[in-house]
Amino acid sequence: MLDNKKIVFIGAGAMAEAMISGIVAAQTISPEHIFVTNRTNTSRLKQLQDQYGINGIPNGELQLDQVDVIILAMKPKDAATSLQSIRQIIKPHQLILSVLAGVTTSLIEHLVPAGQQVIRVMPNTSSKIGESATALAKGQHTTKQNLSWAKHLFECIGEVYVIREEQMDIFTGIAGSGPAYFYFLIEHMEKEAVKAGLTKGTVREILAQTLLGAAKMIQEQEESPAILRQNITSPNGTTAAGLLALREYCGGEAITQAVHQASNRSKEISRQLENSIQNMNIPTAIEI
Ligand SMILES: NC(=O)C1=CN([C@@H]2O[C@H](COP(=O)(O)OP(=O)(O)OC[C@H]3O[C@@H](n4cnc5c(N)ncnc54)[C@H](OP(=O)(O)O)[C@@H]3O)[C@@H](O)[C@H]2O)C=CC1
Ligand SMILES: O=C(O)[C@@H]1CCC=N1
Repeated sequence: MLDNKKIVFIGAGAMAEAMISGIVAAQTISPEHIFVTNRTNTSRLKQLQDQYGINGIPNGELQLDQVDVIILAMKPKDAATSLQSIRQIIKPHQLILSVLAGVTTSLIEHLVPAGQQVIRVMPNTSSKIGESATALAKGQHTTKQNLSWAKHLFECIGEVYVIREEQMDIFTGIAGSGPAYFYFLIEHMEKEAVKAGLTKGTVREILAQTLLGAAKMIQEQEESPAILRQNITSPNGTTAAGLLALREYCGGEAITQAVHQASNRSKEISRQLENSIQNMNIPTAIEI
């Protein structure tokens, strides 16, 4: 157990559920110590409470002073409003973890009481089955002890990488969004295989095993991805034909652009949030 700390998820969407599911399955925090709230959707809170044995608490009934760790899991556009509604009651000892794509620790530090400890986190939805690749970047006030605690928390939903804040955008581009690119690839491969007569269920199994095998090769073999690819490619064989089509249709460039654009969008989200905060005239941490 992680020191019996109590945690609350503010936001009860897909990402909060993926993390809750992984944390509960890993049994590192007892479900009674996990709270979740959202803006208005109380039936969603009941569903999470029934499914995972945690506490689904409507926004107005949440006693924030009961918890040690606040996990921000709303959309970035809702962050300012949400933080504005709780910042007067945040206690100095409470650790704030944010999974909001693109939102910097300095921006969050600006919206909460001065000196508050903030850690930016980028998990992915494979948290649900304990297989996330999660990055952590500490804010300016985060202690080593709290960074280590957060690392332990996220290790129960996969592998954790402590990186610098400025590396978060590219990490988001490859790992936060990354699963979606692989699903997109699978969707296209599945469509073609079904068209050729295999059943959808069998194709799903075949493609999952193919992806899993390739992932394990990357993990366990020393060769670079380029060499692993060349090992499959017989001269004038089937793979050579497939790869030629990928090149002809600019598959490599499409992937490069996907990562680049996702990473750029992460940077842009912070800029947009900064602008909207200026327009909302929210007083800064210094003025609280
Ligand atoms: N999905 C993913 O793969 C990943 C997502 N993230 C990040 O996770 C965050 C959540 O994403 P996701 O779960 O997909 O989003 P969802 O849209 O599924 O969920 C958003 C949740 O936030 C709640 N919410 C909105 N405003 C408030 C508020 N003021 N107070 C309390 N709760 C509020 C919503 O409540 P209600 O329904 O009642 O409006 C809803 O439960 C995003 O910031 C995203 O960048 C990070 C990594 C991966
Ligand atoms: O699409 C998004 O913005 C979030 C962040 C990473 C994955 N999903």
